[in-house]
Amino acid sequence: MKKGILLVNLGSPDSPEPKDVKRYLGEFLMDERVIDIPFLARTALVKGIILKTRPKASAAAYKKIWWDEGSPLIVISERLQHGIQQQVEAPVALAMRYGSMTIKKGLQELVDQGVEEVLLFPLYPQFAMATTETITVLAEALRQEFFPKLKIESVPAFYNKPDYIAVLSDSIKNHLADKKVDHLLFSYHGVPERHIRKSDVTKSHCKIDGSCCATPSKAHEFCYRHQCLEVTRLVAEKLNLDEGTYSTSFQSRLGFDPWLLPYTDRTIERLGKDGIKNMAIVTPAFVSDCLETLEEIAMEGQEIFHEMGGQAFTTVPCLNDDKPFVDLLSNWINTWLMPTT
Ligand SMILES: C=CC1=C(C)c2cc3[nH]c(cc4nc(cc5[nH]c(cc1n2)c(C)c5CCC(=O)O)C(CCC(=O)O)=C4C)c(C)c3C=C
Ligand SMILES: [Fe+2]
Ligand SMILES: [Fe+2]
Repeated sequence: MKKGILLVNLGSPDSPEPKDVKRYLGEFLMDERVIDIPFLARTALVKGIILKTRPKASAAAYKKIWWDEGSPLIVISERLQHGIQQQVEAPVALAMRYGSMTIKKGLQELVDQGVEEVLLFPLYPQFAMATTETITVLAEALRQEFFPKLKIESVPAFYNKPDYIAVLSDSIKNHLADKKVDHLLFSYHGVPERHIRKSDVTKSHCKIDGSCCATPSKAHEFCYRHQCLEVTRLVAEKLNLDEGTYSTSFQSRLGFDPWLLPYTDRTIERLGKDGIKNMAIVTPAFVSDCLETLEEIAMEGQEIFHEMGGQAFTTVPCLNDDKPFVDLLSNWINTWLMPTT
């Protein structure tokens, strides 16, 4: 069987203009795994409230970070795709869960090259309904409707793979080598607490308290909070970080539901107030720099820190198309292409 690879990232609007941002946000937020309330309520919330105001504000934020070549997230994902393609003999395609570079087009591109078996690679280290799950569910629905002969295998969340932790830790170490850092904050994209409970396969483990995520459970295979806390723990262990010099927080909340705590903006504020002068921040829920890292963290986060009396605010870039990350993903893909018997 001829094999091919489909890398899938989140997506971006076609341009930072409000009309394109509105179309993109409409598709994104109408996903039942992103805003997980009944269809009519979701439609009323998204179309009746959010899309009336947010596109203008989001477009202004996108304009601040947009590159000449396009959306950073898409340009970086394309560079990653090309880097991997140089190390892998099978065709490597790229798609986005939302926006114009659809998963359907990506699968079609591979099928047109004679591919019969696809490795679907969601570019997310941690599992979430709004990330890995929405990609795999949509790909399967498309397979059934348009590509019934295609075989699709998905790459699960890779948050605790030792080689991933090594690449992430090295990247942090290298970026902070000549910096004085009093506190390193690991900031992950937030999700509503309800998402964690819904993904709990045991239906009883996740209490979202101080201890559930540290107590071994089958639930952790699909627990975003556990997987984020594990990344922090494993990197801290690898880098020999002292207790109290690092912490975890969750960014980008939307709406009034309780989201995972602590929030990143409040944490940055508190660190400044507590007298931390030099902080660094790393964002391991994203493999590619994007609006949430380049604007919300590098611009807004820095401003909050300075307002609270902080001095040096260093952002560690995402792994992007760094050679060690390209090598890592290429190795995993090559292992899939040539399984040892
Ligand atoms: C209910 C809302 C949202 C959930 C749940 C959510 C989960 C989630 N998102 C990412 C990764 C990214 N999100 C990005 C932007 C973004 N996210 C939301 C909302 C939810 N995300 C919105 C409304 C936006 C748009 C921007 C805005 O208006 O503020 C991005 C950046 C995209 C880009 O073009 O650069 C990424 C990446 C993860 C990993 C995640 C769950 C774990
Ligand atoms: Fe998001
Ligand atoms: Fe948990």
